Amino acid sequence: MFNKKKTGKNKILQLQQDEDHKKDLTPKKRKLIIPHEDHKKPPVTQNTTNYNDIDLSKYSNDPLLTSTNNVTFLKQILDDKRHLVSNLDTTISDEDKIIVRMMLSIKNFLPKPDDFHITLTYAQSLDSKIGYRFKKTPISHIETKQMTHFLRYHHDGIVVGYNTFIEDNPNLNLKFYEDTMNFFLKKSNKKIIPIILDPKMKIKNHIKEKTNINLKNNYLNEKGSKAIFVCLESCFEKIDEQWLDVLSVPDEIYYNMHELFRYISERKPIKSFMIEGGASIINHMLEQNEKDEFIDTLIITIAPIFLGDKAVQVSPGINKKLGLRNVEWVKGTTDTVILSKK
Ligand SMILES: NC(=O)C1=CN([C@@H]2O[C@H](COP(=O)(O)OP(=O)(O)OC[C@H]3O[C@@H](n4cnc5c(N)ncnc54)[C@H](O)[C@@H]3O)[C@@H](O)[C@H]2O)C=CC1
Ligand SMILES: Nc1nc(O)c(N)c(N[C@@H]2O[C@H](COP(=O)(O)O)[C@@H](O)[C@H]2O)n1
Repeated sequence: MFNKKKTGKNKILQLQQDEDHKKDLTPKKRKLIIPHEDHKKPPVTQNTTNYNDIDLSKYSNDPLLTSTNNVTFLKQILDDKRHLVSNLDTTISDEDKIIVRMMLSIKNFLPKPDDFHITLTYAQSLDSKIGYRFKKTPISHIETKQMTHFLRYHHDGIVVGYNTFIEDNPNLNLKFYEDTMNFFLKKSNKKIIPIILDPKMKIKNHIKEKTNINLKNNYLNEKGSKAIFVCLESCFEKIDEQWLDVLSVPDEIYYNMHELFRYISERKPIKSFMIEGGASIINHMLEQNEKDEFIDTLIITIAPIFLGDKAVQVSPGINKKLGLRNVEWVKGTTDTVILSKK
C-alpha cells in the first residue's frame, strides 16, 4: 500500500513493484461484460446512444446532492433512459457509460469471495476535509456515490466510528441496490452488516434519548441488517434491543485495527470489511498501516470542492512523507477517485 524508502532490500522490492506497476498501466482494451440477469437473452435492437451524451446538468445544477436527492436523481436518469439501460446485456465499452464505468474500474480492487479483506474508503474535499460536524455533508457526485454503493455490495460489513453514527445518523445499507444495481448485478438479497466502533458503549444512553435512529428503522423495515456495536470488554453491558448486537473485544486488542477486524471476523459472518470513517478511524488506520500493512484496498473520492477549516479533516499523525503504490485514478464527471492496493 505505502511506498517504502528505497534502500537495500527495499529498493529491489520497490523496483520490482515499480515494474509490476508499469505492467498494470499497460493500456489494455478491456472487454466489459456486465453481469445482468437478462445477460443470456439475445440482444434487443441495438441502441447507438452514447451514455456520455446524457446531460446530467439538466437534472440538477448542483453536483453536491444529498443522499435522498441522489436517489431521486438516479431514478430520473433511469426512468428517462430505461429503454437504454435494459439493453445493457451487450458487451459495452467503458467510454459509453458514466456510472457503469466507475463501477467497472474498481473491479480489480474488490475483495475476493471468502478472503479476509479490509477496504478503507471515504470522500474528501481538495482540502482533505470529509464533512461538517453534525451535518451530513454530501461530497461525492452521484457517480462516485453509486460506486461507493457498488463497493458496499461487495463487502460483508461496513464500519464507522461512533461519532459518525451520532452525527450522520447513517443508513449504512445498500439503498441504491434496488434502484440501480438490479441493472448491473444478479438479483440477490444481499445485505451489508453495519458495524459501529463504540468502545465505551455510549449507545446505551443514546437509545434512551433518541428514537429516530436510521439503523433501527432500516432493520425494522427490512431495509438493513442488524447492526453490531463493538465495545471494549471492560465497558460491556447487556442491551436488549432487537436491532443491534453488542460484541465485546478484549481491551488490549481493541485499538489495534488489524487485530480488531480479525477478531470480529472470527466471531461474526464477516470476511470483508469496508471502513468509511470518520476522521479518527481513518487517521488511526493510516497510521497503523504504515507498520503493519493490513489495508488491502484504499479508495478515496476527491471532489472539486473546498470545505474550509471548520470541517473535519483527515490527516494521519505521521511525520514523514507517505506515498501510495499500485495506484489507479478514475475520472468522473466532477470527481476523481484514487484506488490503491497492497
Ligand atoms: N466523507 C466521508 O466519506 C465520511 C465523513 N465522515 C464524517 O466524519 C465525521 C466524524 O469523524 P470523527 O469525529 O473523527 O469520528 P469517528 O466517526 O472517526 O468516530 C470516532 C470515535 O470512534 C471510536 N473509536 C473506536 N475505535 C477507534 C480507533 N481505533 N481510533 C479512533 N476512534 C475509535 C471512539 O469512540 C472515537 O471517539 C463526521 O462529521 C462524518 O460526517 C464519516 C465517514 C465518512
Ligand atoms: N462516499 C461518500 N460520499 C459522501 O459525499 C459522503 N458524505 C459519505 N459519507 C459516508 O456515508 C455515510 C452515509 O451513508 P448513508 O448514505 O446514510 O448510507 C456517512 O455516515 C459517511 O460514512 N460517503
